[in-house]
Amino acid sequence: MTDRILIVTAVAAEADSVARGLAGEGRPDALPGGYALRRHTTAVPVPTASGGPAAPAGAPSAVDVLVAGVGPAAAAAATATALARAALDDAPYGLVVSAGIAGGFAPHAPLGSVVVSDALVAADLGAQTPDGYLPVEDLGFGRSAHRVPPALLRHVADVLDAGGIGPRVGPVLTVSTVTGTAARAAELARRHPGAVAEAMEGFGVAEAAAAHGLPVIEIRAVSNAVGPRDRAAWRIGEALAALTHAFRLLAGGPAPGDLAEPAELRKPK
Ligand SMILES: O=C(O)c1cccc(C(=O)CC[C@H]2O[C@@H](n3cnc4c(=O)[nH]cnc43)[C@H](O)[C@@H]2O)c1
Repeated sequence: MTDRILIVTAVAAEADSVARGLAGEGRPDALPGGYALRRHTTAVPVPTASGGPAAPAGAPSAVDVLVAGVGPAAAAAATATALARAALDDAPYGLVVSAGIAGGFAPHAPLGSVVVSDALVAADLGAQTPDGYLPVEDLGFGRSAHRVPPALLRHVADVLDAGGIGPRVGPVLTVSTVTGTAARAAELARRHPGAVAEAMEGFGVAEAAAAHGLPVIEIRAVSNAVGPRDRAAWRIGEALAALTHAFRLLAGGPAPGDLAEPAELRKPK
């Protein structure tokens, strides 16, 4: 199993927030198609699908952060490009992470909370019928969910928990249209019991990862509630700071001074 990890975000602000949680500045690289990738090295072993480290203790791990664009199609195209390039370079990834900000489903995921997927679910990949919505599986082709390997999920949730974040674990929905009404939010919650958040890229990232036989997980910070559109109420800054905090914990580094969390939650340097 390789120790390389690919983190996929939609926009540069999300990539910067993730990168702030990793060691160093990262080395910029451009992929075919013009996708922006930053290559980081961390001394912390990257977890595998089994939850254990891929590399021996002390061995450096490569963590690359990709800006893919907004939506599942852009995410799939960019992720597939990065994975294909790595495979052709004989330096394949071992794990793919979809990361960024998200809308949180009440009451599970309030503003500023961090969500971790147990499944990455395409919530609008199917057909609307007079009898209701049918996912693609019911139409006889394709799939609309990718499950996260339980040991990987446990590892990520445990690290965040130990760091005082208390992640909200459940299905993270991928939508092509941001939910903007209470009725749509209620419909999604009814169709996907326990869903913690919606965003626009996870399932696309997961499709590309699955094509390369790789495990995938989605880690996001909640910037807004899923429901009636109120852009003024989005707390993007707080969510981006929470994202940095989460990735700093996962990378094993010290807690960020700029988050001013209680000293007892800080990890020793
Ligand atoms: O305006 C900014 O400064 C800014 C900084 C970082 C990110 C953004 C975005 O607009 C990112 C769009 C991205 O966010 C996800 N997202 C967030 N909330 C929701 C939601 O309620 N429903 C669906 N997606 C959401 C999504 O993955 C987008 O790609 C702006």
